[in-house]
Order: sequence, then C-alpha cells, then structure tokens
Amino acid sequence: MRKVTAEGNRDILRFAGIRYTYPGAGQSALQGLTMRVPEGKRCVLLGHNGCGKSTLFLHANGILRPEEGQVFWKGKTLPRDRAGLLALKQKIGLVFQDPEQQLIAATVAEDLSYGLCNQKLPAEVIRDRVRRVMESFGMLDWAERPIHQLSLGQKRRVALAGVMVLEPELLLLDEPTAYLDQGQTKSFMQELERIHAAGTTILMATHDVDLAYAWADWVLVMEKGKLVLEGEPAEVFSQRDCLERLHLRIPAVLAVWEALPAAFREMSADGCIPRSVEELTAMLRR
Ligand SMILES: Nc1ncnc2c1ncn2[C@@H]1O[C@H](COP(=O)(O)OP(=O)(O)OP(=O)(O)O)[C@@H](O)[C@H]1O
Repeated sequence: MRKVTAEGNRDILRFAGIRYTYPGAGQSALQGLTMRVPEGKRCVLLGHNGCGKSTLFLHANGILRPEEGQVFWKGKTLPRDRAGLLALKQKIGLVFQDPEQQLIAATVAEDLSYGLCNQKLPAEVIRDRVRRVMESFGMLDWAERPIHQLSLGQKRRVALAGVMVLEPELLLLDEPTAYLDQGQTKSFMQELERIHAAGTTILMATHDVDLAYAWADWVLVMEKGKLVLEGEPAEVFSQRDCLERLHLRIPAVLAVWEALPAAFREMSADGCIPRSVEELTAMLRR
C-alpha cells in the first residue's frame, strides 16, 4: 500500500486495528481496519457496496463498539460512559444515508430543535440557533412544514441542518448525494463548502469518483473491511492497478486529460493536473 502523509494536519479521528462482526454474520465487516482522518480536510471514503463504510461511521461516535482495536478522538480513546458518548455525538455529526433514519420530529423546526433540547440549552438559545441554521440552509419558511411532506432532497437538507445546528467539529456523511438530482447536488456541495470553510472537518462516503477527485483534498479507499489506499486525490487516482482490482474507474476529467497528446499537456498545464471540467477547459484555452 502506498502511503502519503497529510503534512501539518493532526488526526481528528483515528481507527487502530478495528475488527467488528455483526451478530450472526459469517464474516467481519471491519477486518483490522486502521485509518486516520486529518483535521481540517475534506476527506472522501470510497469503496464497494458492503466494504464497511457505514460500519466504520457507526464506530466513529460510539454507536457500535469494536471487538478488537480502538478509536481515538483527538488522540484520546472514545469515552464509554453515557454522558461522554452524548458529548461526543455533539462533536461528531453523523448524517445517515437514509434521512428517514434521522428525522424523528413532526415538523422541520421541531426536528432541528431536538438535539439542542437534549443538551438542555435555554429556550431562547435554541430558538436563535435553529433560526440561524434555517436561514443558512435557505429553509426559513419551512419551520412548520410536516417532515413527511418533504421531498427526499429536502429531507436530506433538513437531516444535514439538524446535525449542523449542533456545530460539530467533524461531519460524517454517508453517501449524501445518492438520489439527489444535479441541481440538488450542486446546492448541497455549496452548503458543504460553507460548512468546511467555517472550520468543520468532513468525511464523506461516496461512490462518485468524479466528485471525490474534484472536491476532496484527502481520499481513502476501503476494500473488504480494510483501508487499501490513502492520499491526495492525484496520488490515489494514480494507483491504477489497485483501482482496477477494485473496479473503480478513474475520474472523467483525468481520463480526458490523459487522452490529450503529451506535448500538449506539458505545454498548457505547467505540470498541473486539472481537478474539474472548468479547470480543464481553462487549461485548454491557454
Ligand atoms: N445490521 C447488519 N447485520 C448484519 N450484517 C450487516 C449489517 N449491516 C451491515 N452488514 C454487513 O456488513 C458489511 C459492511 O456493510 P456496510 O453497510 O458497512 O458497507 P458499506 O460499505 O457502507 O456499503 P454501501 O456502499 O452499500 O452502503 C456488509 O457485508 C453488510 O452486509
């Protein structure tokens, strides 16, 4: 396995030798997994269906406990007591694949208030924070809307807002763009940019290699409950043998770039590799 370090970034979360087997399952979902999440980065987690991405997320904030190995939050092992775990869930926000798993209240405003009420904050603080998050997610007029009347994309936004209102330091997103249309994906990614710019570390599980390449600054690839690749996007997507074995295609922009004649690439790109269609177009116009 080729390793590149995220220089200058300490680990906000670290998994060391995690093994986990679901009750009754013949095989372990996590098989001695070791992985670090560098603080302040936009991280993407890639891997086949069933390779253990969601199981890993459930270990991050103590919903599941490993049978072997340890999880470290900012260098310290995860707490085991109820109060410690509750405090951790405010620092590590987990947005599930299916928003139905997350949305529990009858209306949008009630749902966004739920976690803050659990923290027993004063009513006016809760009101202010909910209003602020609704404003930044463009849902001020949704306050009284019943959750069951929202579209899937709208439910996803409410689920993300419900985690963000707790102001987590690390945001874990399980395939957030699955089932979103192009417009919804674009506005979701803009929201994520804002969240990241405000200081939140993000770890996103996705099957979208184009998104991973264009957006992430740290890419992690899992296979059968283990980490097999990690590094900056250009580095990870240069590991062609490994990607081929995992049936992961290379990002479309990179494929187009590599199909251009070498002399042209050298002339127009100054050694840079484009990360998006816009960058590629700009380079080709030079
Ligand atoms: N509740 C469960 N009980 C038993 N086995 C489970 C359970 N949840 C997941 N598994 C198994 O654990 C393994 C890892 O599943 P997990 O959901 O973590 O994968 P994933 O990488 O998130 O997949 P996907 O990309 O499809 O979301 C799979 O083999 C899956 O069948």
